[in-house]
Amino acid sequence: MAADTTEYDFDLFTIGAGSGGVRASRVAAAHGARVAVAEEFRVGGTCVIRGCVPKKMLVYGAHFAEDLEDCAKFGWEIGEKSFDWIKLRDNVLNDVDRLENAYTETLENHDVTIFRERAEITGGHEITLASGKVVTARYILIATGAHPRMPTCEGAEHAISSNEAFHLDALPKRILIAGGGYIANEFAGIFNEFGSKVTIVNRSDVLLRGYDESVRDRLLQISTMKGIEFRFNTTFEYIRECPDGGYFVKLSDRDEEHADVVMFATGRVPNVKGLGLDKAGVELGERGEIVVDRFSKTNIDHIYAVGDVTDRVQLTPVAIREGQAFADTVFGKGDPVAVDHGCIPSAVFSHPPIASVGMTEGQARNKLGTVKVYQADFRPMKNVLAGRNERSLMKMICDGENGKIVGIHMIAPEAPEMMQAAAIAVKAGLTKADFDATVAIHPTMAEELVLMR
Ligand SMILES: Cc1cc2nc3c(=O)[nH]c(=O)nc-3n(C[C@H](O)[C@H](O)[C@H](O)COP(=O)(O)OP(=O)(O)OC[C@H]3O[C@@H](n4cnc5c(N)ncnc54)[C@H](O)[C@@H]3O)c2cc1C
Ligand SMILES: NC(=O)c1ccc[n+]([C@@H]2O[C@H](COP(=O)([O-])OP(=O)(O)OC[C@H]3O[C@@H](n4cnc5c(N)ncnc54)[C@H](O)[C@@H]3O)[C@@H](O)[C@H]2O)c1
Repeated sequence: MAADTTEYDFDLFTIGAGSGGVRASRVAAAHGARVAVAEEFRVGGTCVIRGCVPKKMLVYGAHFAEDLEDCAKFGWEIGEKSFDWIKLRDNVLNDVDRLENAYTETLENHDVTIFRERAEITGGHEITLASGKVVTARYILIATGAHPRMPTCEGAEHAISSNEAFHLDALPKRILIAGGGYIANEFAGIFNEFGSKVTIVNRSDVLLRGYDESVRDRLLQISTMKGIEFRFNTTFEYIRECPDGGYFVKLSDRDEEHADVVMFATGRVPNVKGLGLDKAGVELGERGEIVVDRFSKTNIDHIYAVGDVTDRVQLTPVAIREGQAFADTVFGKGDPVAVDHGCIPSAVFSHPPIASVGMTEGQARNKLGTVKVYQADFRPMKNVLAGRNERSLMKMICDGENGKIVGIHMIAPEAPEMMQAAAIAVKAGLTKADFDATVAIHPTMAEELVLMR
């Protein structure tokens, strides 16, 4: 193919300054490319502005409820305690502002031009900004992320999504959360710890599809014990405004009830609308995602896509890796880099959290000839002294043929912190014998990993 000798305004135009777009833009610029990025909302994207980061801060805030309850058994006398949602909310939002500035500075320090407006592809190499400005670029990267799926029912417009949950003016006394995935379980834990009456409403009876069944069952059991209510196999018929505040909600199998807030957490849909993809001829998949190859290239040679908009694995570290690999491949001096989407560890920041890597027991049994499962089901020392009747569970799934660990699953305090290290071993293909050969650090919860029988 003849080299493109056309003069463009930029070597790379990135649409979306979220996890994937920021990394790709910064690294491409560091490789010497002239880069511009358009962001229609706030620099940092979902993770920083209204996802992982503020969510984790709320999780920390929520967990104090249990620590304050447990501390008496450890000899601490605390006077009257109260929780101020507005104080936490505003502290979190202030930190988000700080992070947005830090991300902006990083881009500026790499001479990336930032357009704080919406962008649309209007020609082969042409991008039109909301202000009407038209620019051209040799390569275009679509990193527009995803938005919450809002189910349709009468009054669905009264429901909030996770976007609004960070900005509530008051803590709901009663909140109904639709969905059984990451966001539903994380926010159920957060609001429950703050004292809201939380009900999870799910259209099936499966929570956290894709996670190991025993770990999911344990979360359901502990969540129920903590006071979270579950309504399975049901859907919303209507949400109607109540004249005295809040909403009357009717579920398909229940009488009308009252809630202050209804939140939908029913998945996230790739942001592809109004991007000019049809005109550009970019192929979409069945779920509306941009179809890409292993180098994140679309069916159009100079248009790439990374992150949630490609709906491969909707996690920040994955979007970041895809952005990095794209920039190294297209603008770096080395060989093309493809992201390995196998064996990605993940966590659900519920109370307690879940963390997982590799195959579940069910998946391993379907895929492998023989499977060996090791398990530790224990009450963490801190819970014993606190009188908290909450057990942790760790499972190790091994290939029966050679002892290779194919999956680890946990529900335990600090499970995500332990899993990050354990995942390295699983990714590296270590065996149960390698874990057995490692001396425990005592007393920890993580020692269970090398002591499992
Ligand atoms: C509540 C919540 C909690 C989460 N928690 C975690 C977690 O704990 N761990 C984890 O790994 N992942 C978590 N995620 C998922 C994570 O946030 C995403 O996977 C990640 O942000 C995807 O990055 P991205 O670059 O693909 O898109 P995004 O970060 O969403 O960035 C896309 C950007 O593009 C902008 N944009 C869209 N269209 C245009 C346009 N036409 N012009 C200009 N700009 C545009 C958007 O405004 C946005 O800023 C969470 C998500 C949510 C919603
Ligand atoms: N800790 C983390 O890493 C983390 C946290 C939050 C979000 N995320 C990412 O964001 C994505 C979105 O989170 P999520 O919780 O919205 O999605 P999810 O895919 O985890 O769960 C969606 C839930 O909604 C249900 N559902 C789907 N369509 C529905 C409909 N029309 N009506 C009723 N229920 C419906 C599903 O059965 C499922 O239980 C996740 O897939 C994840 O990749 C990650």
